[in-house]
Amino acid sequence: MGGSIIVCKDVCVAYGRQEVLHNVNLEIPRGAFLPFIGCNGSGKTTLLRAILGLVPLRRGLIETPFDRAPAGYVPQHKVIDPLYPVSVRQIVEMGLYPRRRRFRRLDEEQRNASAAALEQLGLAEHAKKNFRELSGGMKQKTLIARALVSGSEVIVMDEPTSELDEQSENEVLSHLVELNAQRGITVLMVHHNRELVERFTHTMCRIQRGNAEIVSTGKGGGDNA
Ligand SMILES: Nc1ncnc2c1ncn2[C@@H]1O[C@H](COP(=O)(O)OP(=O)(O)OP(=O)(O)O)[C@@H](O)[C@H]1O
Repeated sequence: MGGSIIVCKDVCVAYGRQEVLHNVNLEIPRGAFLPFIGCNGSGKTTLLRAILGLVPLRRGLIETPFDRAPAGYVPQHKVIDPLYPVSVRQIVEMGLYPRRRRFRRLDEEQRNASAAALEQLGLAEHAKKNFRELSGGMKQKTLIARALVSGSEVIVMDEPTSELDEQSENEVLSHLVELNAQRGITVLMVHHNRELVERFTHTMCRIQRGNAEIVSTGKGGGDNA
């Protein structure tokens, strides 16, 4: 795939008779920091889920590296509301599953990675708490920490900061930009606040009228896609 890590070719996705994405052709460069922007209902989440292989394509093809290593996925936190008590630390450690031998205890490196992610997101003191007892913002941070420990080369997030206060949102976005710049991790995320993301990058994936294209706004912080 050359310099591209994900390639969409003539992708069409529909729910029943409603065609949400028509003939999307997209090449996402390796190492991109790429917010998905567009109005409500334009198909941002659908495209993200299609890239993850979570919704079937009516036509077309999406090439990804996820058969070798799954993406670190941060869903909208409402998607996860465990019936059984699961601690914040246990949720974060789930991110290690792809690298962990079944039923084996975590090794020291894995325990350190989990502790570092909890620390980075300011969750260390809440590690033993029950996930379902957390506030919305803390749940989001827990799911971001889970994606960080996964060691994936692509992190995919659906509105990862929608319930964070302004300071936490800036911190989390800065952290993701840093991760992208230092480790070359490709970051894809649906985000509603275009003005805010423009402070971090000037390259975005715009979704409108069923099509998607990578656009440059010509301003902002990053220069990585
Ligand atoms: N599981 C589903 N079944 C049927 N229709 C769906 C489903 N998921 C999404 N849709 C429809 O597909 C369209 C695109 O939805 P999608 O959630 O991808 O948009 P979005 O751009 O992420 O929206 P928002 O900004 O409001 O989160 C909408 O009209 C929505 O109603």
